Amino acid sequence: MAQQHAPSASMAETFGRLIPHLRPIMPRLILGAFCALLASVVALTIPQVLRWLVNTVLAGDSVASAIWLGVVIVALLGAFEALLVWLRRVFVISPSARIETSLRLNLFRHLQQLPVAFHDQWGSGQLLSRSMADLSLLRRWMAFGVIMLVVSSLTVLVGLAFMFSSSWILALIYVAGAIPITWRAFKFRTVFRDASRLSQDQAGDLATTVEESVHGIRVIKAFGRGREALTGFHAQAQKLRATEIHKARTLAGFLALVVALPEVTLGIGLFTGLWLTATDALSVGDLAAFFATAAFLANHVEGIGMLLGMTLTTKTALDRHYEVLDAPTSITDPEHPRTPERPAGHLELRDVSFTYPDASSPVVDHLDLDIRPGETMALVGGTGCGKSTLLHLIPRLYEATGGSVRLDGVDVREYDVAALRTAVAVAFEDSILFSSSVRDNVLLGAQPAPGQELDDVLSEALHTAAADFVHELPDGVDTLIGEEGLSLSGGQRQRLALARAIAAKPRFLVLDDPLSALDVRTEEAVTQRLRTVLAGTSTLIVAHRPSTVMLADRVAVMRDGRIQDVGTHAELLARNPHYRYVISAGDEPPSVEEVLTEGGRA
Ligand SMILES: Nc1ncnc2c1ncn2[C@@H]1O[C@H](COP(=O)(O)OP(=O)(O)OP(=O)(O)O)[C@@H](O)[C@H]1O
Repeated sequence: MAQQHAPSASMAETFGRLIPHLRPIMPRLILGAFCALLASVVALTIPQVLRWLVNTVLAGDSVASAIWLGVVIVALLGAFEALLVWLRRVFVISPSARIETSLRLNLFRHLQQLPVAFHDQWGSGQLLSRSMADLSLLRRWMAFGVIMLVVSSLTVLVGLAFMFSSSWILALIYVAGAIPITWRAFKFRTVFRDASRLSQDQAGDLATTVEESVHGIRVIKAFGRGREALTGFHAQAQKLRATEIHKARTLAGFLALVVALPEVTLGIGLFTGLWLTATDALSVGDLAAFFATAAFLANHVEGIGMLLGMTLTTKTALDRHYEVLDAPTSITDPEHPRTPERPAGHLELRDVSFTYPDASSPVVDHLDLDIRPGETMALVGGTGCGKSTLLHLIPRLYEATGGSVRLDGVDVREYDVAALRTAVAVAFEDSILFSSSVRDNVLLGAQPAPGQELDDVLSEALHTAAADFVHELPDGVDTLIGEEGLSLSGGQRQRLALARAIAAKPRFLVLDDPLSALDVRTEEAVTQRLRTVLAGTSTLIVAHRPSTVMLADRVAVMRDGRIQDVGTHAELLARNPHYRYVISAGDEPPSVEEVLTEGGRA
């Protein structure tokens, strides 16, 4: 699956977009940062106590009481620091988890609104990793990373002030070590950011592979392709591993400099400090305080390096998040939605065309079709001629790229999208069921008539779709089905999907070959019951078999993206050779040349 990359935004742009989400929790974040900063300042005062203690002891004034006082002060400062660290966690953990949840909700809401064409182009693992792992990274950065980055930077500044107060010469030597680090940080930033982006994208692709192979485990096993699947997965996992190692090496290289340079400058400082002490230019207490402060700062300087890495990883996670969020929801409600004056289920397709975004030629090509109120129209055509695509245009799952789809005289683009999808119910060719009860699956879009109970809608829909088998399931209609529940056969799933469309009681019913997985007897039962249900509902039903066509008042023959002919089954059988061919009911078997020609067209 092609990676979706927006042009890389700057740090300010990416993190700036978080501000509206941060605003409500800002007071708690500031309190958290204040506690963290205070904890660092408290820790920084310990070397100052040390300075006083060393100078007092060396001066020989009331040594015992000075030691006791020093110990008590250091212990109290330590306890206070621990309390502040605990308070920081209390203040920031819950709001950052709240932001993570709210961003996740936003993303999920947006994913629901994005057109089907978007989902055709994105791997499920990419969306999974963007809504899970990337947002967890953000939470950790907000709860810890950003606060500690600010606090560590301020701590280093305050520490430097203390160091300058002890000895400006030693402090200058220490600061000189920061120049190569700053220079190196610029290169590190680009390399690490690119490596982070690559590893997050590769993790998303790996998740897609896991999802696909779990989903298709039966096919993999049945064709004995387990080894190949493993080889493919192994190659992808190795790529990710190599990227992770490259990322870790880049960080380690930078951290080595961040750790080593202050140590080297400290060594030079120690030499200089001892010389200054020996020449009485610096007191022993000042020297001790300087080095205790420098030792304390070493952790923070190293921490800044780590936190810089964390910030860059979070930035790429946020960029990935915004790439999905910025994908346009092209199928939206009009400013002034219209409702039809006489909602009767009259569908008109006028000069309708549709081309898939990544295709060069149209699948639906200047197509015209009229389905009268209450009429059942069968749509018949060779495989791949565009029948399913055409069905998707009615509830605006795909947007027609030309012409107009009108329901009850109103263009579908002028409807409120939710209202349109309530008026049009679809049973797709592949019957998707959710991990939920039979009841919830069937009543997904149920519209009970005034005074009607949902349970009545449920049993009526189940009966019509000949799905009464659900009453034999362990918990009847409350049995959990789908991925986390009971597995159903293809025919059983198809009947539940059909029941779901029937329970929605739409003005216009769209059925994509709804009986293909049923045995002859069940198909007969469903056909009979559907006839009654379809009597008053306008329906467009894709059919491959004469038995399904029997449900229809008229049949439309689709070929090369257009409606080639419309008539009753008998009329078309009599006059249309292509119809005879696709419905497999021709009285003359097609010649080899005809079959080859038709096969080539289809
Ligand atoms: N998401 C997509 N992106 C690009 N092309 C697509 C997409 N879905 C389908 N197509 C192409 O559009 C054409 C029509 O597909 P469609 O599923 O509408 O045919 P169909 O008539 O319903 O076929 P069948 O009877 O086999 O179900 C095919 O050539 C198919 O490859």
